[in-house]
Amino acid sequence: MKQMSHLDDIPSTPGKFKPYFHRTRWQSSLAKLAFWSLVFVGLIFIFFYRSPLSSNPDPTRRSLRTYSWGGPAWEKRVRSSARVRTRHGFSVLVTGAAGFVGTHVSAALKRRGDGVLGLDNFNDYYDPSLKRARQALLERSGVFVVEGDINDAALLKKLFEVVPFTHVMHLAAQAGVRYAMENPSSYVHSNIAGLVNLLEVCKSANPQPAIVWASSSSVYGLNTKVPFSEKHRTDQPASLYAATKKAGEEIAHTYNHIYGLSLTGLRFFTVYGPWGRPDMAYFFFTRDMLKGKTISIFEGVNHGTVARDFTYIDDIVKGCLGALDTAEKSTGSGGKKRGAAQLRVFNLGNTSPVPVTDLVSILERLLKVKAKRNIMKLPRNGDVQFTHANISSAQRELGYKPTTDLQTGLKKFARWYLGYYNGGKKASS
Ligand SMILES: O=C(O)[C@H]1O[C@H](OP(=O)(O)OP(=O)(O)OC[C@H]2O[C@@H](n3ccc(=O)[nH]c3=O)[C@H](O)[C@@H]2O)[C@H](O)[C@@H](O)[C@@H]1O
Repeated sequence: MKQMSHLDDIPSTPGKFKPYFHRTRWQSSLAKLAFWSLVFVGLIFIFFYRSPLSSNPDPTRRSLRTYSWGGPAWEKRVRSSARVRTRHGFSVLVTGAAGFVGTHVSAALKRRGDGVLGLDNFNDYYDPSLKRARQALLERSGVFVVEGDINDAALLKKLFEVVPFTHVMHLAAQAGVRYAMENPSSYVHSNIAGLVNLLEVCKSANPQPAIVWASSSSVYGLNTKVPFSEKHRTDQPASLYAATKKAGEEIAHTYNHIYGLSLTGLRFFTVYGPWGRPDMAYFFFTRDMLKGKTISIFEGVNHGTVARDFTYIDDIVKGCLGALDTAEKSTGSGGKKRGAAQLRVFNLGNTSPVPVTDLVSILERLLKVKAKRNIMKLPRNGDVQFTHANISSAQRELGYKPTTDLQTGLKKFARWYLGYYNGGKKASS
C-alpha cells in the first residue's frame, strides 16, 4: 500500500489516466509497467549519451565521447581564429593544441600573425584541468580550440570546408613510452588510426595542406650508434609507442608517394619546460620531491648511466616554425597526385645528453629540497638507456639551433611549476 501511495505521488499527465490510477489492480499494474518502462528507457538513454570520460573504465574508449560542433556561430569562431593577419601568413590547423607542444606552437604562430585553429580531444591521459588551463591561455590570445578527435572524419572534413588550411601541424598523439604497456590500443587508436584519418582528409582537401607532424627520438630504439642521425636504422623500436611513431613515418611515406602530400616528421628529443606533461620524469620528480616522496631513478646494467638529450620547449617551437616555413606545397588536389612532393624527417634535440641523476641534482638546487633517491634497474618497459641527437640536418635546412641548456630550462620550468601549483602546495595529479 505504501508503494501505491508512493506511485500516486508521481505527477502524471493531467486528465486521461489520473482518475483511474488506483481504482483497479489491472490499472495499477499498467501504471507500474509504464513507470518501469520509462525508467528502463531512461537508463538506456543515460547509458548511450553519458560522457565516457567520467565513467568509462576503458581508457581506449575515451575518444568515443560525443562532441558538439557545427552551426553558424561555431563556424564563425573557426573562421575568425584561422584568419591570417599578415601578408604571407599561413592558416594552420594545430592538432593536439591543448597539449604541451601544441599550446606553445599555437601561441607562437598566432603571435607572428598566422591564422591558427586548434583541435584537441581533452582526454584524461593526464590531468585534463592542465589542458583546460592551456586552452584558456590560447583563448586569451585569440586561438579557438575545437573539442574533437582526429578520428572524427566528419569533423575534419567540416573544418577543411570552413577553412582552406595551408598547413597542418599535427601534434595530437598518445605520448609516453612506459604507458604503452598499460594501454596499447590507445597508441594504435591515436598514432596510427588517427594519423591515417587525418591524412585521408588532407589528401582529399582542395588545396591540400602541407603537413608537419611529431615523430619521436624513440624510433631509434636499440640503435647504439651515437649521436643519432636520420641516416641510422630505426627498425628496432623498444616500445609500442616507438613502433607506432615509426609506423607513422612509413604511413607518411605512403601518402607522400600516392597523393603528393608534403610531409615533414620531427623527431622530438625529451621535450620539457613550462606547461609541460605531468607524465614525464622531470615533472613528476618535481612534484614528488616537493611532497617529500621517494623518486625512482633508473640505471643501466652494471650501474650504467641513463641519460637523455633533454630539449627545451622554446627551441622545439623554433624547430616547428622552421619546418612549417620551409615546407613546400603539396602537389596533389582532390585526392590526385600531380607530381613529386617533399618528404622530410628531422631530429630536433639539444645535442648534449644529461644523466637523469644530474637532472635530479639540478632540481634539488632549484627547488631547495633534497630528493629521496631510490636507484633501480631500468625496467624492461620500453625505456632506452641513452639518447643523443645529431641535428646537422635540421640546422642546415630549418635553421634550427637550440640555445637552452638543461639548467636554464629547468629554472624556467620550476618557476612556472611553483606559480601554477601555488608554491607546490596544490600538487598536480
Ligand atoms: O623524446 C622522446 O622520444 C620521448 O621523450 C619522452 O620520453 P622519455 O625520454 O622516456 O622521457 P621521460 O619519461 O620523462 O623519462 C626521462 C628519463 O627519466 C628516466 N626515468 C623515468 C621515470 C622514472 O620513474 N625514473 C627515471 O629514471 C627515464 O628512463 C628517462 O631516461 C616522452 O615521454 C615521449 O613522449 C617522447 O616521445
